[in-house]
Amino acid sequence: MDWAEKYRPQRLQDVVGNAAAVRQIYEWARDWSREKKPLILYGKPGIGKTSCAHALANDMNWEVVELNASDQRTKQALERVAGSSSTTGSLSGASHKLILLDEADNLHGQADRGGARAIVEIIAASQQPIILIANDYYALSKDLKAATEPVQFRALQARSIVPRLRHICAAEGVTCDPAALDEIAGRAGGDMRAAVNMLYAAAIGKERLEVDDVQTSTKDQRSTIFELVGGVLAGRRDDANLLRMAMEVEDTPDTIEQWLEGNLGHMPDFASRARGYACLSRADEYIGRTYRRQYYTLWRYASAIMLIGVADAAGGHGVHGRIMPPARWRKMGASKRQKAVRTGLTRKLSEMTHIPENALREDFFTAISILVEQDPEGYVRGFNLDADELNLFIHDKARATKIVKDVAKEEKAKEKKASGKGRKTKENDPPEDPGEKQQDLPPGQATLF
Ligand SMILES: Nc1ncnc2c1ncn2[C@@H]1O[C@H](COP(=O)(O)OP(=O)(O)OP(=O)(O)O)[C@@H](O)[C@H]1O
Repeated sequence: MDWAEKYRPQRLQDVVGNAAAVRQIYEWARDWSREKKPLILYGKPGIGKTSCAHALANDMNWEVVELNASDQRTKQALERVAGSSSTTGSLSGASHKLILLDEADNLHGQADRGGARAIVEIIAASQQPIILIANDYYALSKDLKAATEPVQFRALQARSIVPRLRHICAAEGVTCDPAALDEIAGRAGGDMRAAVNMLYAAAIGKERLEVDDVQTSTKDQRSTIFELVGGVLAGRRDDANLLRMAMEVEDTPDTIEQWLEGNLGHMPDFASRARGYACLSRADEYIGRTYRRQYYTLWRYASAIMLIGVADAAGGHGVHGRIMPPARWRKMGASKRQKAVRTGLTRKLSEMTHIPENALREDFFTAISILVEQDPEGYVRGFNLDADELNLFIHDKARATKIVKDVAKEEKAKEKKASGKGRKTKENDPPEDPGEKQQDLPPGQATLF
Protein backbone atom coordinates (compact mmCIF):
# COMPACT_ATOMS: atom_id res chain seq x y z
CA MET A 1 0.00 0.00 0.00
CA ASP A 2 1.36 3.46 -0.81
CA TRP A 3 2.11 5.71 2.12
CA ALA A 4 -0.58 8.30 1.32
CA GLU A 5 -3.21 5.61 1.85
CA LYS A 6 -1.38 3.87 4.68
CA TYR A 7 -1.10 7.11 6.63
CA ARG A 8 -4.57 8.49 5.95
CA PRO A 9 -5.72 10.09 9.23
CA GLN A 10 -8.10 7.76 11.07
CA ARG A 11 -9.40 10.24 13.63
CA LEU A 12 -10.16 13.94 13.39
CA GLN A 13 -7.35 14.62 15.86
CA ASP A 14 -4.87 13.14 13.34
CA VAL A 15 -5.84 15.61 10.61
CA VAL A 16 -3.10 18.18 10.10
CA GLY A 17 -4.03 21.88 9.81
CA ASN A 18 -7.39 23.47 8.96
CA ALA A 19 -8.36 23.48 12.65
CA ALA A 20 -11.36 25.80 12.11
CA ALA A 21 -12.76 23.56 9.36
CA VAL A 22 -12.27 20.41 11.46
CA ARG A 23 -14.05 22.07 14.41
CA GLN A 24 -16.93 23.19 12.18
CA ILE A 25 -17.36 19.63 10.87
CA TYR A 26 -17.23 18.10 14.32
CA GLU A 27 -19.79 20.55 15.71
CA TRP A 28 -22.12 19.88 12.77
CA ALA A 29 -21.93 16.15 13.44
CA ARG A 30 -22.09 16.29 17.25
CA ASP A 31 -25.74 17.30 17.35
CA TRP A 32 -26.71 16.38 13.81
CA SER A 33 -30.43 16.46 13.06
CA ARG A 34 -32.42 16.27 9.82
CA GLU A 35 -32.87 20.04 9.88
CA LYS A 36 -29.13 20.59 9.39
CA LYS A 37 -27.92 21.36 5.91
CA PRO A 38 -25.39 18.97 4.35
CA LEU A 39 -21.80 20.18 4.44
CA ILE A 40 -19.73 20.85 1.40
CA LEU A 41 -15.99 20.62 2.01
CA TYR A 42 -14.08 22.48 -0.68
CA GLY A 43 -10.47 23.29 -1.43
CA LYS A 44 -7.55 22.14 -3.55
CA PRO A 45 -6.68 18.45 -3.87
CA GLY A 46 -4.70 16.49 -1.29
CA ILE A 47 -5.33 18.64 1.78
CA GLY A 48 -7.53 16.32 3.82
CA LYS A 49 -11.17 16.83 2.78
CA THR A 50 -11.96 13.17 2.14
CA SER A 51 -9.80 12.06 5.06
CA CYS A 52 -11.66 14.42 7.38
CA ALA A 53 -15.04 13.02 6.35
CA HIS A 54 -13.89 9.43 6.96
CA ALA A 55 -12.21 10.36 10.25
CA LEU A 56 -15.43 12.06 11.37
CA ALA A 57 -17.48 8.96 10.60
CA ASN A 58 -14.95 6.92 12.56
CA ASP A 59 -15.11 9.26 15.54
CA MET A 60 -18.92 9.32 15.48
CA ASN A 61 -19.21 5.58 14.83
CA TRP A 62 -21.19 6.29 11.66
CA GLU A 63 -21.16 4.06 8.61
CA VAL A 64 -19.91 5.61 5.36
CA VAL A 65 -21.63 5.28 1.99
CA GLU A 66 -19.35 6.77 -0.66
CA LEU A 67 -20.81 7.93 -3.98
CA ASN A 68 -19.35 9.71 -6.95
CA ALA A 69 -21.34 12.69 -8.20
CA SER A 70 -20.49 12.19 -11.84
CA ASP A 71 -21.73 8.58 -11.83
CA GLN A 72 -25.07 8.10 -13.59
CA ARG A 73 -26.22 5.70 -10.87
CA THR A 74 -25.78 8.24 -8.09
CA LYS A 75 -29.38 9.44 -8.11
CA GLN A 76 -30.86 5.99 -7.47
CA ALA A 77 -28.24 5.18 -4.84
CA LEU A 78 -28.85 8.52 -3.11
CA GLU A 79 -32.60 8.02 -3.18
CA ARG A 80 -32.11 4.65 -1.53
CA VAL A 81 -29.78 5.77 1.24
CA ALA A 82 -30.76 9.38 1.80
CA GLY A 83 -34.48 8.62 1.67
CA SER A 84 -34.33 6.08 4.44
CA SER A 85 -34.28 7.11 8.08
CA SER A 86 -33.99 3.57 9.38
CA THR A 87 -30.63 2.17 10.34
CA THR A 88 -31.77 -1.38 10.74
CA GLY A 89 -29.78 -2.36 7.68
CA SER A 90 -26.60 -1.43 9.45
CA LEU A 91 -24.58 -4.47 10.47
CA SER A 92 -22.36 -2.44 12.75
CA GLY A 93 -25.29 -0.90 14.63
CA ALA A 94 -24.14 2.58 13.57
CA SER A 95 -26.55 5.36 14.47
CA HIS A 96 -26.30 7.04 11.05
CA LYS A 97 -25.01 6.49 7.58
CA LEU A 98 -22.74 9.30 6.43
CA ILE A 99 -23.25 9.81 2.72
CA LEU A 100 -20.07 11.03 1.09
CA LEU A 101 -20.59 12.58 -2.33
CA ASP A 102 -17.27 13.17 -4.03
CA GLU A 103 -16.66 15.45 -7.03
CA ALA A 104 -19.71 17.57 -6.27
CA ASP A 105 -18.36 20.18 -8.70
CA ASN A 106 -18.91 17.56 -11.39
CA LEU A 107 -22.63 17.01 -10.88
CA HIS A 108 -23.18 18.12 -14.46
CA GLY A 109 -21.50 14.82 -15.37
CA GLN A 110 -25.07 13.58 -14.90
CA ALA A 111 -26.86 12.88 -18.16
CA ASP A 112 -29.06 15.95 -17.98
CA ARG A 113 -29.60 19.11 -15.99
CA GLY A 114 -32.79 17.65 -14.57
CA GLY A 115 -30.76 14.78 -13.13
CA ALA A 116 -28.46 17.21 -11.34
CA ARG A 117 -31.45 19.18 -10.01
CA ALA A 118 -33.12 16.00 -8.75
CA ILE A 119 -29.94 15.13 -6.87
CA VAL A 120 -29.90 18.54 -5.18
CA GLU A 121 -33.51 17.98 -4.10
CA ILE A 122 -32.68 14.58 -2.62
CA ILE A 123 -29.69 16.07 -0.83
CA ALA A 124 -31.76 18.89 0.63
CA ALA A 125 -34.36 16.47 2.00
CA SER A 126 -31.96 13.77 3.19
CA GLN A 127 -32.77 11.73 6.27
CA GLN A 128 -29.06 10.96 6.72
CA PRO A 129 -26.04 13.22 7.19
CA ILE A 130 -24.39 14.13 3.88
CA ILE A 131 -20.94 15.55 3.18
CA LEU A 132 -20.14 16.72 -0.32
CA ILE A 133 -16.60 17.25 -1.53
CA ALA A 134 -15.47 19.65 -4.25
CA ASN A 135 -12.33 21.33 -5.45
CA ASP A 136 -13.96 24.36 -6.99
CA TYR A 137 -16.71 25.99 -4.93
CA TYR A 138 -17.48 28.45 -7.70
CA ALA A 139 -18.25 25.64 -10.15
CA LEU A 140 -21.19 24.55 -8.00
CA SER A 141 -24.71 25.40 -9.06
CA LYS A 142 -26.58 28.09 -7.15
CA ASP A 143 -29.13 25.51 -5.99
CA LEU A 144 -26.45 23.27 -4.57
CA LYS A 145 -24.79 26.15 -2.77
CA ALA A 146 -28.13 27.19 -1.30
CA ALA A 147 -28.83 23.66 -0.08
CA THR A 148 -25.50 23.18 1.69
CA GLU A 149 -23.21 24.75 4.26
CA PRO A 150 -19.69 25.49 2.98
CA VAL A 151 -16.52 24.48 4.82
CA GLN A 152 -13.36 25.86 3.31
CA PHE A 153 -10.13 23.85 3.40
CA ARG A 154 -6.97 25.81 2.80
CA ALA A 155 -3.66 24.60 1.40
CA LEU A 156 -1.38 23.44 4.22
CA GLN A 157 1.64 25.41 5.26
CA ALA A 158 5.03 23.77 4.79
CA ARG A 159 5.68 24.01 8.52
CA SER A 160 2.53 21.93 9.21
CA ILE A 161 3.51 19.31 6.63
CA VAL A 162 7.01 18.66 8.04
CA PRO A 163 5.93 17.07 11.38
CA ARG A 164 3.59 14.66 9.53
CA LEU A 165 6.45 13.60 7.24
CA ARG A 166 8.68 13.16 10.28
CA HIS A 167 6.00 10.98 11.89
CA ILE A 168 5.78 8.79 8.77
CA CYS A 169 9.58 8.44 8.60
CA ALA A 170 9.67 7.37 12.25
CA ALA A 171 6.89 4.84 11.70
CA GLU A 172 8.74 3.42 8.67
CA GLY A 173 12.08 3.32 10.52
CA VAL A 174 13.72 5.86 8.19
CA THR A 175 16.01 8.45 9.76
CA CYS A 176 15.82 11.71 7.90
CA ASP A 177 17.83 14.83 7.38
CA PRO A 178 15.49 17.69 8.47
CA ALA A 179 16.57 19.61 5.35
CA ALA A 180 15.17 16.80 3.18
CA LEU A 181 11.76 17.10 4.83
CA ASP A 182 11.84 20.90 4.45
CA GLU A 183 12.65 20.43 0.78
CA ILE A 184 9.69 18.07 0.24
CA ALA A 185 7.27 20.23 2.22
CA GLY A 186 8.35 23.31 0.25
CA ARG A 187 7.89 21.60 -3.09
CA ALA A 188 4.47 20.15 -2.24
CA GLY A 189 2.75 23.55 -2.57
CA GLY A 190 0.42 22.92 0.36
CA ASP A 191 -0.67 19.48 -0.91
CA MET A 192 -0.12 16.83 1.77
CA ARG A 193 -0.82 13.94 -0.62
CA ALA A 194 1.90 15.22 -2.97
CA ALA A 195 4.29 15.58 -0.01
CA VAL A 196 3.66 12.04 1.23
CA ASN A 197 4.02 10.66 -2.31
CA MET A 198 7.31 12.52 -2.75
CA LEU A 199 8.55 11.15 0.56
CA TYR A 200 7.53 7.65 -0.52
CA ALA A 201 9.39 7.96 -3.84
CA ALA A 202 12.54 9.28 -2.16
CA ALA A 203 12.65 7.11 0.97
CA ILE A 204 11.23 3.72 0.04
CA GLY A 205 13.79 1.00 0.73
CA LYS A 206 16.19 3.41 2.45
CA GLU A 207 17.27 3.66 6.07
CA ARG A 208 18.36 7.27 5.83
CA LEU A 209 16.90 10.07 3.73
CA GLU A 210 19.16 12.93 2.55
CA VAL A 211 18.35 16.10 0.59
CA ASP A 212 20.06 14.63 -2.47
CA ASP A 213 17.62 11.69 -2.47
CA VAL A 214 14.70 14.12 -2.71
CA GLN A 215 16.29 16.11 -5.52
CA THR A 216 17.26 13.01 -7.49
CA SER A 217 13.91 11.27 -7.09
CA THR A 218 11.97 14.29 -8.35
CA LYS A 219 14.43 14.95 -11.15
CA ASP A 220 14.49 11.32 -12.29
CA GLN A 221 10.74 11.17 -12.57
CA ARG A 222 10.53 14.21 -14.86
CA SER A 223 13.41 13.24 -17.09
CA THR A 224 12.02 9.74 -17.49
CA ILE A 225 8.62 10.82 -18.78
CA PHE A 226 10.37 13.08 -21.31
CA GLU A 227 12.63 10.20 -22.27
CA LEU A 228 9.71 7.84 -22.61
CA VAL A 229 7.64 10.17 -24.82
CA GLY A 230 10.76 11.08 -26.81
CA GLY A 231 11.61 7.38 -27.21
CA VAL A 232 8.13 6.51 -28.47
CA LEU A 233 7.94 9.39 -30.93
CA ALA A 234 11.47 8.82 -32.15
CA GLY A 235 10.04 5.48 -33.25
CA ARG A 236 13.19 3.46 -32.71
CA ARG A 237 11.01 0.39 -31.97
CA ASP A 238 12.92 -0.93 -28.98
CA ASP A 239 9.68 -2.38 -27.57
CA ALA A 240 11.08 -4.01 -24.43
CA ASN A 241 12.91 -0.83 -23.52
CA LEU A 242 9.78 1.32 -23.97
CA LEU A 243 7.76 -1.00 -21.74
CA ARG A 244 10.52 -0.96 -19.11
CA MET A 245 10.60 2.84 -19.13
CA ALA A 246 6.81 2.95 -18.78
CA MET A 247 7.11 0.78 -15.66
CA GLU A 248 9.79 3.07 -14.28
CA VAL A 249 7.94 6.37 -14.61
CA GLU A 250 5.72 7.32 -11.73
CA ASP A 251 2.88 8.24 -14.07
CA THR A 252 0.02 5.84 -14.67
CA PRO A 253 -0.87 4.78 -18.25
CA ASP A 254 -3.70 7.34 -18.47
CA THR A 255 -1.23 10.15 -17.77
CA ILE A 256 1.29 8.69 -20.23
CA GLU A 257 -1.51 8.57 -22.79
CA GLN A 258 -2.18 12.29 -22.29
CA TRP A 259 1.53 13.06 -22.73
CA LEU A 260 1.62 11.07 -25.97
CA GLU A 261 -1.56 12.68 -27.27
CA GLY A 262 -0.24 16.15 -26.44
CA ASN A 263 2.91 15.45 -28.44
CA LEU A 264 1.50 13.62 -31.47
CA GLY A 265 2.04 16.85 -33.41
CA HIS A 266 5.72 15.84 -33.69
CA MET A 267 4.79 13.06 -36.08
CA PRO A 268 5.66 13.76 -39.68
CA ASP A 269 2.32 13.60 -41.53
CA PHE A 270 -1.44 13.24 -41.12
CA ALA A 271 -1.45 9.54 -41.98
CA SER A 272 0.97 8.58 -39.22
CA ARG A 273 -0.75 10.92 -36.76
CA ALA A 274 -4.08 9.27 -37.56
CA ARG A 275 -2.53 5.86 -36.88
CA GLY A 276 -1.13 7.24 -33.63
CA TYR A 277 -4.57 8.49 -32.55
CA ALA A 278 -6.12 5.11 -33.41
CA CYS A 279 -3.65 3.37 -31.09
CA LEU A 280 -4.30 5.87 -28.30
CA SER A 281 -8.02 5.42 -28.72
CA ARG A 282 -7.70 1.64 -28.47
CA ALA A 283 -5.43 1.97 -25.42
CA ASP A 284 -7.99 4.30 -23.88
CA GLU A 285 -10.61 1.56 -24.05
CA TYR A 286 -8.35 -0.67 -21.97
CA ILE A 287 -7.69 2.13 -19.50
CA GLY A 288 -11.46 2.62 -19.12
CA ARG A 289 -11.96 -1.09 -18.57
CA THR A 290 -9.14 -1.14 -16.02
CA TYR A 291 -10.94 1.41 -13.87
CA ARG A 292 -14.43 0.04 -14.44
CA ARG A 293 -13.46 -3.49 -13.51
CA GLN A 294 -10.74 -2.47 -11.07
CA TYR A 295 -8.61 -5.03 -12.89
CA TYR A 296 -5.17 -3.46 -13.19
CA THR A 297 -3.64 -6.21 -15.29
CA LEU A 298 -5.37 -4.53 -18.23
CA TRP A 299 -3.02 -1.58 -17.82
CA ARG A 300 -0.31 -3.68 -19.44
CA TYR A 301 -2.36 -4.02 -22.63
CA ALA A 302 -3.06 -0.30 -22.64
CA SER A 303 0.68 0.44 -22.28
CA ALA A 304 1.70 -2.02 -24.96
CA ILE A 305 -0.88 -0.77 -27.47
CA MET A 306 -0.08 2.90 -27.01
CA LEU A 307 3.71 2.69 -26.70
CA ILE A 308 4.46 0.10 -29.38
CA GLY A 309 1.58 1.23 -31.60
CA VAL A 310 2.50 4.92 -31.59
CA ALA A 311 6.21 4.12 -31.98
CA ASP A 312 5.34 2.02 -35.00
CA ALA A 313 3.16 4.81 -36.44
CA ALA A 314 5.97 7.34 -35.88
CA GLY A 315 8.08 5.20 -38.19
CA GLY A 316 11.53 6.24 -37.00
CA HIS A 317 11.31 9.86 -38.20
CA GLY A 318 12.72 11.24 -34.97
CA VAL A 319 11.41 14.15 -32.87
CA HIS A 320 11.56 17.65 -34.29
CA GLY A 321 11.08 20.24 -31.55
CA ARG A 322 10.64 19.94 -27.82
CA ILE A 323 8.56 17.40 -25.94
CA MET A 324 6.04 19.42 -23.94
CA PRO A 325 3.53 18.60 -21.19
CA PRO A 326 0.01 18.18 -22.63
CA ALA A 327 -1.51 21.49 -23.77
CA ARG A 328 -4.75 20.75 -21.90
CA TRP A 329 -2.78 20.81 -18.64
CA ARG A 330 -1.55 24.28 -19.52
CA LYS A 331 -5.16 25.33 -20.15
CA MET A 332 -6.20 23.89 -16.80
CA GLY A 333 -3.32 25.82 -15.22
CA ALA A 334 -4.55 29.02 -16.89
CA SER A 335 -8.06 28.56 -15.54
CA LYS A 336 -6.61 27.94 -12.08
CA ARG A 337 -4.70 31.21 -12.44
CA GLN A 338 -7.87 33.03 -13.43
CA LYS A 339 -9.58 31.67 -10.35
CA ALA A 340 -6.74 33.02 -8.20
CA VAL A 341 -7.10 36.46 -9.84
CA ARG A 342 -10.86 36.42 -9.18
CA THR A 343 -10.37 35.45 -5.53
CA GLY A 344 -7.70 38.14 -5.01
CA LEU A 345 -9.81 40.80 -6.69
CA THR A 346 -12.91 39.94 -4.65
CA ARG A 347 -10.90 40.18 -1.46
CA LYS A 348 -9.42 43.51 -2.50
CA LEU A 349 -12.78 45.02 -3.46
CA SER A 350 -14.31 43.70 -0.26
CA GLU A 351 -11.63 45.36 1.86
CA MET A 352 -11.98 48.64 0.00
CA THR A 353 -15.76 48.81 -0.06
CA HIS A 354 -16.66 46.93 3.12
CA ILE A 355 -19.03 44.71 1.13
CA PRO A 356 -18.72 41.02 2.14
CA GLU A 357 -16.86 38.85 -0.39
CA ASN A 358 -19.83 36.53 -0.77
CA ALA A 359 -22.19 39.36 -1.62
CA LEU A 360 -19.72 40.81 -4.12
CA ARG A 361 -19.31 37.47 -5.82
CA GLU A 362 -22.93 36.40 -5.85
CA ASP A 363 -24.85 39.65 -6.29
CA PHE A 364 -22.63 42.47 -7.48
CA PHE A 365 -20.20 41.16 -10.08
CA THR A 366 -22.50 41.62 -13.07
CA ALA A 367 -23.51 45.10 -11.97
CA ILE A 368 -19.88 46.07 -11.38
CA SER A 369 -18.94 44.71 -14.82
CA ILE A 370 -21.51 47.02 -16.45
CA LEU A 371 -20.16 50.01 -14.52
CA VAL A 372 -16.54 49.14 -15.28
CA GLU A 373 -17.36 48.73 -18.97
CA GLN A 374 -18.64 52.35 -19.00
CA ASP A 375 -15.61 53.86 -17.31
CA PRO A 376 -12.73 51.36 -17.25
CA GLU A 377 -10.06 54.02 -16.75
CA GLY A 378 -11.85 55.45 -13.70
CA TYR A 379 -12.11 52.03 -12.05
CA VAL A 380 -8.52 51.15 -12.87
CA ARG A 381 -7.45 54.31 -11.05
CA GLY A 382 -9.95 54.04 -8.21
CA PHE A 383 -9.32 50.40 -7.40
CA ASN A 384 -5.79 50.09 -8.65
CA LEU A 385 -6.79 47.26 -11.00
CA ASP A 386 -4.12 45.43 -12.98
CA ALA A 387 -4.72 44.07 -16.49
CA ASP A 388 -5.79 40.59 -15.30
CA GLU A 389 -8.29 42.08 -12.87
CA LEU A 390 -9.73 44.50 -15.42
CA ASN A 391 -10.00 41.64 -17.91
CA LEU A 392 -12.32 39.79 -15.51
CA PHE A 393 -14.84 42.61 -16.01
CA ILE A 394 -14.38 43.50 -19.67
CA HIS A 395 -13.31 40.09 -21.10
CA ASP A 396 -10.81 41.56 -23.54
CA LYS A 397 -7.21 40.95 -22.47
CA ALA A 398 -5.59 43.13 -25.15
CA ARG A 399 -7.88 46.08 -24.39
CA ALA A 400 -7.43 45.62 -20.63
CA THR A 401 -3.65 45.63 -21.01
CA LYS A 402 -3.77 48.78 -23.13
CA ILE A 403 -6.10 50.62 -20.73
CA VAL A 404 -3.96 49.76 -17.70
CA LYS A 405 -0.82 50.83 -19.56
CA ASP A 406 -2.38 54.12 -20.69
CA VAL A 407 -3.60 54.92 -17.19
CA ALA A 408 -0.14 54.18 -15.73
CA LYS A 409 1.44 56.42 -18.39
CA GLU A 410 -1.02 59.21 -17.67
CA GLU A 411 -0.39 58.95 -13.93
CA LYS A 412 3.36 59.12 -14.49
CA ALA A 413 3.00 62.17 -16.73
CA LYS A 414 0.80 63.86 -14.11
CA GLU A 415 3.34 63.15 -11.37
CA LYS A 416 6.14 64.50 -13.51
CA LYS A 417 4.19 67.63 -14.28
CA ALA A 418 3.28 68.12 -10.63
CA SER A 419 6.86 67.72 -9.42
CA GLY A 420 8.24 69.92 -12.24
CA LYS A 421 5.89 72.85 -12.17
CA GLY A 422 4.18 72.47 -8.81
CA ARG A 423 0.39 72.30 -8.49
CA LYS A 424 -1.75 74.41 -10.77
CA THR A 425 -4.17 76.87 -9.23
CA LYS A 426 -7.58 75.41 -8.44
CA GLU A 427 -9.30 77.41 -11.20
CA ASN A 428 -6.99 76.04 -13.89
CA ASP A 429 -7.35 72.43 -12.83
CA PRO A 430 -9.17 70.22 -15.34
CA PRO A 431 -12.44 68.74 -14.06
CA GLU A 432 -11.86 65.61 -11.99
CA ASP A 433 -13.09 62.29 -13.30
CA PRO A 434 -14.80 59.81 -10.95
CA GLY A 435 -11.73 57.60 -10.84
CA GLU A 436 -9.59 60.43 -9.48
CA LYS A 437 -12.17 61.12 -6.82
CA GLN A 438 -12.07 57.52 -5.67
CA GLN A 439 -8.31 57.52 -5.57
CA ASP A 440 -8.33 60.51 -3.23
CA LEU A 441 -10.44 58.64 -0.72
CA PRO A 442 -8.48 57.22 2.22
CA PRO A 443 -7.73 53.48 1.91
CA GLY A 444 -10.69 51.28 2.75
CA GLN A 445 -13.18 54.02 1.84
CA ALA A 446 -13.47 53.51 -1.90
CA THR A 447 -16.98 53.29 -3.34
CA LEU A 448 -18.17 51.15 -6.21
CA PHE A 449 -21.22 53.10 -7.26
N1 LIG B 1 -4.68 17.37 6.51
C1 LIG B 1 -4.08 16.17 6.37
N2 LIG B 1 -3.55 15.55 7.43
C2 LIG B 1 -2.94 14.35 7.29
N3 LIG B 1 -2.81 13.70 6.11
C3 LIG B 1 -3.31 14.28 5.01
C4 LIG B 1 -3.98 15.55 5.09
N4 LIG B 1 -4.39 15.88 3.88
C5 LIG B 1 -4.01 14.89 3.05
N5 LIG B 1 -3.37 13.93 3.73
C6 LIG B 1 -2.75 12.75 3.10
O1 LIG B 1 -3.07 12.78 1.70
C7 LIG B 1 -3.93 11.71 1.35
C8 LIG B 1 -5.06 12.25 0.48
O2 LIG B 1 -5.87 13.14 1.25
P1 LIG B 1 -7.42 13.36 0.98
O3 LIG B 1 -7.96 12.24 0.13
O4 LIG B 1 -8.08 13.62 2.27
O5 LIG B 1 -7.34 14.67 0.11
P2 LIG B 1 -8.54 15.52 -0.49
O6 LIG B 1 -8.40 16.91 0.02
O7 LIG B 1 -9.85 14.84 -0.26
O8 LIG B 1 -8.15 15.50 -2.03
P3 LIG B 1 -9.09 15.35 -3.35
O9 LIG B 1 -9.73 16.69 -3.55
O10 LIG B 1 -8.09 15.02 -4.43
O11 LIG B 1 -10.06 14.24 -3.10
C9 LIG B 1 -4.41 11.10 2.65
O12 LIG B 1 -4.57 9.71 2.52
C10 LIG B 1 -3.31 11.44 3.63
O13 LIG B 1 -2.27 10.49 3.56
